[in-house]
Amino acid sequence: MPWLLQSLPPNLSFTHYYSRTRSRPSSPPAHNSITTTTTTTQLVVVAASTKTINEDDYHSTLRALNSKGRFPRKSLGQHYMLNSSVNEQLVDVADVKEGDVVLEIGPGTGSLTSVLVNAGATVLGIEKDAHMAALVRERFASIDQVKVLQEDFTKCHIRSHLVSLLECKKSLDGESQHAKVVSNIPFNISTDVVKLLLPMGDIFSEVVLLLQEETALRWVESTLRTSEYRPINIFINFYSGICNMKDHFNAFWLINSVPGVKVLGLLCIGPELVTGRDPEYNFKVPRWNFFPQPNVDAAVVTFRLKQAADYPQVSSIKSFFSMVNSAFNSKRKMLRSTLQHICTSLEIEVALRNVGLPSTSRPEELTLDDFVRLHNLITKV
Ligand SMILES: C[S@@+](CC[C@H](N)C(=O)[O-])C[C@H]1O[C@@H](n2cnc3c(N)ncnc32)[C@H](O)[C@@H]1O
Repeated sequence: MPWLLQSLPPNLSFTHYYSRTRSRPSSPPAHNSITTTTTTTQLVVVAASTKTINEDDYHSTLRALNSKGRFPRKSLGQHYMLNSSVNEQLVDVADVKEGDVVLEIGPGTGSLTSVLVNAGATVLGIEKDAHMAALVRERFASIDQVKVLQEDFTKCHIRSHLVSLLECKKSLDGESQHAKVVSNIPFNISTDVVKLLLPMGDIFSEVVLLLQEETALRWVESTLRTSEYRPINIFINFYSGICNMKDHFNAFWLINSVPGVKVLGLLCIGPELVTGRDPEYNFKVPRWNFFPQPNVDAAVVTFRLKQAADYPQVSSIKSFFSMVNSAFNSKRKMLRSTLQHICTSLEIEVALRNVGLPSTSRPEELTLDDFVRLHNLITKV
């Protein structure tokens, strides 16, 4: 039974849709052929030009799912990556090297896991779906570098899992290191994932995620006075975005000091403040790279995590974010009215003027830095 293939719409290289009936696909389709079925079909696939998707990637994904009698579950955001070159780019963006420890949320069939392992990483996979966890465990059974836990990432004790893995690596290699996160996550847990991971700069150096493109743009591009500017932007900028002090050697020159003797001169301009653009939008991943195809495109974003010493100086992080959330709860209202549970509106006006802002400011007019200064002034009152 049950793969029903239809001819490819001219503008699509790969697409699919779910039918309303309930049974499972048992064998993968051959590209560009038409198979019909007499039984009811859960999954209807419209396939497939090989212009953009490698046939092996496509078939191996379907084979893996069929081996467990699985069909993708929407509730788990199961849109599997069909394009191994996207997985390779993800791993490149994270600069995964021999000996790195990588957390992968939702390994699914293990296609990204395999690229991570080939790059020399030790991978901890956290997979919620018991069948997919079993599948990926079997796939990498002979490889010590891969450990898979069947857990819901949003509920698991990720810190303790990682700390013990990093300690174990340290006792073997004698070196302490930070782990990285490289994952194609279900779009519906993106905010939870970012909120959990970004404050863990003591464990992770960078987090590279495949996100819904719209979310990626909102988190990367949002600016003051736009409707996309939210507490999550303040949160992301609080915990990620690294400033490096680097010595920069900017010019060489040759001096003819003594006739016939050339001296190589070096002009040292540094140290210089180099600020990486964070979070960084790396590249777009069109929807047809996934199986089943989602209704939206995706994009890869990198977050470089700060160490606690580099966080903005606030007296209490908890009270800082509670203030930011209160400010945005009534986005259209002025701060002098929304923050009155902290101090009087007169005190808020004075604090805003001290920060260099009008006393009538609304939350979307404040940068992270402004919020930090405002917080420190009004919580001192
Ligand atoms: C978008 S798919 C990606 C699968 C695979 N990494 C790939 O690139 O093909 C998301 C994966 O996350 C798993 N998943 C969904 N919710 C999860 C959660 N809360 N915790 C851990 N894994 C989850 C799904 O079962 C699925 O395997």
